[in-house]
Amino acid sequence: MRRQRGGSGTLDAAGAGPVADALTLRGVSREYRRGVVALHPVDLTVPRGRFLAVMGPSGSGKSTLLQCAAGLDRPTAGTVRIGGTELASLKETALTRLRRERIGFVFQAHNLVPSLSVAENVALPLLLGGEQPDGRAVRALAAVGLGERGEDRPTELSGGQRQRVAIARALVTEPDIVFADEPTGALDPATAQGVLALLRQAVDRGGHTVVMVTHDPAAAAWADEALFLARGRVVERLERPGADEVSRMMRDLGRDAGQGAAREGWGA
Ligand SMILES: Nc1ncnc2c1ncn2[C@@H]1O[C@H](COP(=O)(O)OP(=O)(O)OP(=O)(O)O)[C@@H](O)[C@H]1O
Repeated sequence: MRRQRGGSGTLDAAGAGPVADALTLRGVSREYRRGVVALHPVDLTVPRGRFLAVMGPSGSGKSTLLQCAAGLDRPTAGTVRIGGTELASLKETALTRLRRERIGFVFQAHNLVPSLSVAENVALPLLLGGEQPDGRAVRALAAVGLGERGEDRPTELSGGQRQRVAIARALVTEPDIVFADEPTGALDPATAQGVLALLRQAVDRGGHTVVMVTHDPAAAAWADEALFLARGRVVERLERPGADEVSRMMRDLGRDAGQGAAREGWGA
């Protein structure tokens, strides 16, 4: 069932009850070793139908946040909910299933299986869950403008086209949320724009929810909101971020991070 766009308190399509937000973090922290705190307690709600960019200097905790939010890593403290389901309550097999069925992933390296056709790659999350694609893979491919390329192998596609296939694969299960980690990091600016436009379209037309980690202010400008991390803390949030504003923010945070590292005796 396609749920209506909206945040907490939105009624589902049947009017039966409130629809849970796509993602909720409450007091989520991650300490890798005693004293090495990559993420201080974070509270974050991402309503359905939102495109959030996560930014920050290198080492600020972006990947840690994404890994905890996506159930790829267990936080040291706090709770993570995907579409209302608390991840800590799930055993490993149930968590694996939730990741496959209710989360879409897009990575910088698209991670397509070279021995499978493009259409088979897109259908993979359904097949692994024991479902028949029933035309869903074909429709997802058409939605990213590659309806004619289903029989090709990933190696026959350009980098941008492969990333489009990765987006189709991420969306094919109609997940609660898509996590994209530097999805345009390996692409030239023009190709990157096409991929970002697709993510934007998935949110605006498909009602999907996207959380994207990026270093690129131009990429963040496609999001509804940019969230900035520094030294494992959320330090700023910008609604409808502009690329210039984001660049300035990143410069300031980079400067602060450098000064902090010097104070604590890191670096050269
Ligand atoms: N497995 C780990 N064990 C110990 N420390 C880790 C581990 N992974 C990350 N860290 C540390 O946690 C902090 C945050 O790392 P993280 O990878 O989340 O940052 P990031 O913002 O994603 O960085 P980048 O932009 O360079 O990818 C860093 O200080 C890093 O060294």
